[in-house]
Amino acid sequence: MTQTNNNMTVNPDLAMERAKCNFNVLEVTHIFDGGERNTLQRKKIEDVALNSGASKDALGEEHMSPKEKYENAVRKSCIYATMMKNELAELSGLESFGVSSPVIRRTADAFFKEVSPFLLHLGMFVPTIMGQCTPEQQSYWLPRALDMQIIGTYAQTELGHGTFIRGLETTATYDPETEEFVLHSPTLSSYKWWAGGLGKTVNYCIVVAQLYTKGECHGTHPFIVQIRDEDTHVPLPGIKVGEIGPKMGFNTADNGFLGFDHYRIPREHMLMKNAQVLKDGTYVKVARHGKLTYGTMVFVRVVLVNEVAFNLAKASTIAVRYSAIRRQSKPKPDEVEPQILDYVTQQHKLFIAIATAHALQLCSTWLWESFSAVLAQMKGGNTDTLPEFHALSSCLKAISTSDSAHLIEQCRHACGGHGYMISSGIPNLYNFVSATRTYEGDYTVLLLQTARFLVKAYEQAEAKKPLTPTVSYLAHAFSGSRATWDNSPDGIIRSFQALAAGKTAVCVTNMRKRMRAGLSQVDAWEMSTIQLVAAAEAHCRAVIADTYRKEIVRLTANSSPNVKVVMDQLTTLYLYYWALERTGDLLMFTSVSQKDLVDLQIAYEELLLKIRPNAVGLVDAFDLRDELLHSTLGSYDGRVYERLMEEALKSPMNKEPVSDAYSKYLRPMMKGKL
Ligand SMILES: CCCCCCCCCCCCCCCCCCCCCCCCC/C=C/C(=O)SCCNC(=O)CCNC(=O)[C@H](O)C(C)(C)COP(=O)(O)OP(=O)(O)OC[C@H]1O[C@@H](n2cnc3c(N)ncnc32)[C@H](O)[C@@H]1OP(=O)(O)O
Ligand SMILES: Cc1cc2nc3c(=O)[nH]c(=O)nc-3n(C[C@H](O)[C@H](O)[C@H](O)COP(=O)(O)OP(=O)(O)OC[C@H]3O[C@@H](n4cnc5c(N)ncnc54)[C@H](O)[C@@H]3O)c2cc1C
Repeated sequence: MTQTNNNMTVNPDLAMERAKCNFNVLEVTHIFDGGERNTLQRKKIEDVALNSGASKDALGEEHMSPKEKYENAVRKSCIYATMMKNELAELSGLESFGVSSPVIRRTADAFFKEVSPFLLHLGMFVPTIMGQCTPEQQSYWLPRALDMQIIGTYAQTELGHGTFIRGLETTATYDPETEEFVLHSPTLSSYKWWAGGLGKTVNYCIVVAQLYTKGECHGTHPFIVQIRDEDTHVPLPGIKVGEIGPKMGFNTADNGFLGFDHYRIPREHMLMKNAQVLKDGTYVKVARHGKLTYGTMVFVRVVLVNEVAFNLAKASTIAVRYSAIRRQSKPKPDEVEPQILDYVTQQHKLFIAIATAHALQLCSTWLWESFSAVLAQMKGGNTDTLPEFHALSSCLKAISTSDSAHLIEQCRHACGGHGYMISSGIPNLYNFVSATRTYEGDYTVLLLQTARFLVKAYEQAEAKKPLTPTVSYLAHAFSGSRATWDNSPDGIIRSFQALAAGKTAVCVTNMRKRMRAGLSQVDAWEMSTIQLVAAAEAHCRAVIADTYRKEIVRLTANSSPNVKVVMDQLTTLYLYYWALERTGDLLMFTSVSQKDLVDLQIAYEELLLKIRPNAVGLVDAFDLRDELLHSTLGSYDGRVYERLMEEALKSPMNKEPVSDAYSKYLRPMMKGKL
């Protein structure tokens, strides 16, 4: 039996869930969006971009050939780009359309089940022009890029090197005679590989290459390089470019390869904000910090924390709504089959996904604000806060992408067999988010960057020197006693900090021991990297827990009582969950007892039951329109079985009653005539 709700036929179980939700859903939407104003602005943008139906496909992307999929993605990117130029820019309150607006980015997801071939243009090409050009260069390139007269990408990774940027092999050798750089790919491994949009879409790209002038190598620098004719789009002489082939996801992003055969570009096409080559070939370093050319990567790492929070919110919306309508098994013979959401194990799978989406969303806003502060200081010539920010953005990128990918997969498990359907929406979310763990700095590699900073901070704490804010807890690492366990939110956060401090101390002690035993500093570091990664992970979990808790307390200060309660339950769930995931570490580094942990497990289970009645309300509060979810299982009305059947019937396989394969292969084989 179905019910109608706002002229929509809604599954009765979902209608019942909504009726029993005891908090104001809109208030939580405002918290997630960062305020009522943002919610209103987001809704306006979504209405303009989505109400016309331009985002919809007649045939699902999944039934198209790779070429059709790509062309369809370009078609819709052009529609969306035009909307951005004409209507959305004004609505998003930005002088230049769209760049860095998460709402514009999110709304684009209604157009693409995978991603837009323009993603790298706005995500990295434009930000690199903004961050790495001199003002004169910017005034030339930025208007053309923002107006999409040129489309670009970011080509740094090569076949042979992605992580180790200093090992890139593409060369840019300055020729003072002609005042040009000669770009060259000396080996197969030096071919650029992976850049999104490079395969077929872009006509320009940022190329990162080893700069040679006056016979000396000055390391990697960014250049802006035209690769295709602006009119015909034909690759220019000296350029070898193409698409790299099918991938787990990102199949509408035409990731490409690129090689140069002594290809010449004007001297002015070196991006010269941080370093310059003068006409006569003299190299001049401008920046105060050697790693400012890595700035676009830092920007994207910050953006990705928000990106994965959003995708996790989508997966949890799908899985929670589906779990409310799905009934399975009969634990009590006299009763109807329960909704699977009533199983505590199901709640254990799903509520942490909701809580993590909140934790990462709030951390992403906080990280963005910290980034803005660091940029403002750097404008004034002060780069002192950059090392701490690099350590912070590295670990938050690593942990947020990894946790989100894991929890999205857990949401798929929670949906049983139907979660494996492409039409559920979860496989595409997983394929997209699992790549974020690798690109823009691999998980392990980035955590080791944070570990470098932690070890240095630990040594400063040991020497009683001042510490920067995110590692100030290390000052307590030398008290000589284990941290006192207490199961209040603040107590658990202090325990997480004690774990991070304890793990860092173990690393430092082991490295010193290994060096005393004769290992070099590099080898002692290498031998300790498993533990260094664990220390950086623990540090990051302490930062997320602390930030999530503080932000929720701040943001709910004026909320209605029930919103305060449910937000507090979610934060506490997050803390209990991670304490229970790390019981071994807590036993090592805090005074927690076996009984404390047994009690904590019971408190956690009771919390799941308290959250249960509000679960659908919590995912409704993410306020994700059906167009953004692309899901048969997660749409607002809960008409799951009807939608699964409708989608199945769209399959081209169902077009004819008997497949050609019958007469070609099956029949001959079955009649013994093959
Ligand atoms: C209008 C059109 C509309 C179209 C419609 C559709 C639109 C759809 C899109 C709409 C968009 C809307 C706009 C929104 C825009 C937002 C976009 C959001 C999504 C973005 C997604 C983009 C997709 C991206 C795809 C992937 C791209 C890539 O992967 S690019 C390549 C990235 N590569 C890497 O990350 C490489 C990783 N490696 C490294 O970073 C480094 O090599 C290393 C850090 C690991 C080591 O470096 P190195 O060897 O040089 O250094 P050392 O280890 O020796 O360290 C020395 C010291 O330096 C310190 N250090 C290192 N790095 C940094 C740093 N970055 N900053 C500061 N300091 C640094 C290091 O800590 C050492 O310090 P100490 O010596 O210890 O003090
Ligand atoms: C979908 C997608 C889109 C991409 N888009 C772009 C793009 O637009 N532009 C671009 O330039 N690049 C792009 N990339 C490339 C991406 O940035 C790299 O793949 C990424 O930085 C990882 O580098 P790698 O592939 O060299 O991995 P590797 O460094 O070879 O990593 C392989 C393994 O070795 C380990 N490892 C490597 N170094 C160390 C170390 N020092 N210590 C311990 N372990 C180590 C890693 O942890 C990993 O497990 C994209 C990649 C993907 C998957």
